[in-house]
Amino acid sequence: MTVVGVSLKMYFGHARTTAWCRAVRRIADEHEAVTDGRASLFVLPTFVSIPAALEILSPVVAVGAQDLATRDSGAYTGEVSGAELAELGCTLAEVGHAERKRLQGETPETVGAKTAAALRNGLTPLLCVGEPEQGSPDAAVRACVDQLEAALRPADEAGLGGAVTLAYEPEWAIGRREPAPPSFVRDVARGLREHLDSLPGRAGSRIVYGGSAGPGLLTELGSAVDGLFLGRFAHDPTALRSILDEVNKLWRT
Ligand SMILES: O=C[C@H](O)COP(=O)(O)O
Repeated sequence: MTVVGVSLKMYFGHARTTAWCRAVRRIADEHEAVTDGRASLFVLPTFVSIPAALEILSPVVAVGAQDLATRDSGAYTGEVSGAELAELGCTLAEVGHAERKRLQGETPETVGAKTAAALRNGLTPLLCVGEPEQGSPDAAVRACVDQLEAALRPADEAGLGGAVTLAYEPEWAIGRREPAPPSFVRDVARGLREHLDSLPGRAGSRIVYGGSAGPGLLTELGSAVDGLFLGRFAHDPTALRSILDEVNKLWRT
């Protein structure tokens, strides 16, 4: 099963989000990559648009959050708990995105606490890792594995098992015109897969690539990744249709 996910970040208002979700739902309902079970789609709208997105997309397209609180309830003004997200019907929560580290000062400890909060509430963490600057694939794997281990430590210590979806997002490839070179991504994904597969209690974990991903990339990455995590290049919903076409071709080869 190939995963194709989109974060809407804070690009759209509510009306544009719901119109976009309706277009995505139509594509998902019609495309045989989805109806035949070769592709699964997820969407991460803003918190306030989650209920409407669930109404439109669920259960064909999974809906998740772009963030969650480290705690499950209490005096945490402005925060949204994993418990409430799960109650609404979300199935995943993004943690550790480069923009939250850069703009909100999220530390590895926060990312770890949020990863544990997601798992504690039955949400699959969409755990973002990525090296800040372009170097060798080996250096990228080392940096990402360090981030992954730090993120999983609190969950491991609390005995919280469960699969994660690892989003490999090299920071230097986010918000650009082009993604990281496919051969580079394939090399890093191979190293990450080896590590992920060796972790106890994380069976079923998957790796997706994000960072200026768009149509055409999946064909180049092939089975090196389990899918893509898109941002701007999914703002036109028809981009998802062409990526689903690529999924079909991949599964036929
Ligand atoms: O969350 C998604 C990634 O940060 C990628 O965003 P982008 O494709 O717009 O660079």
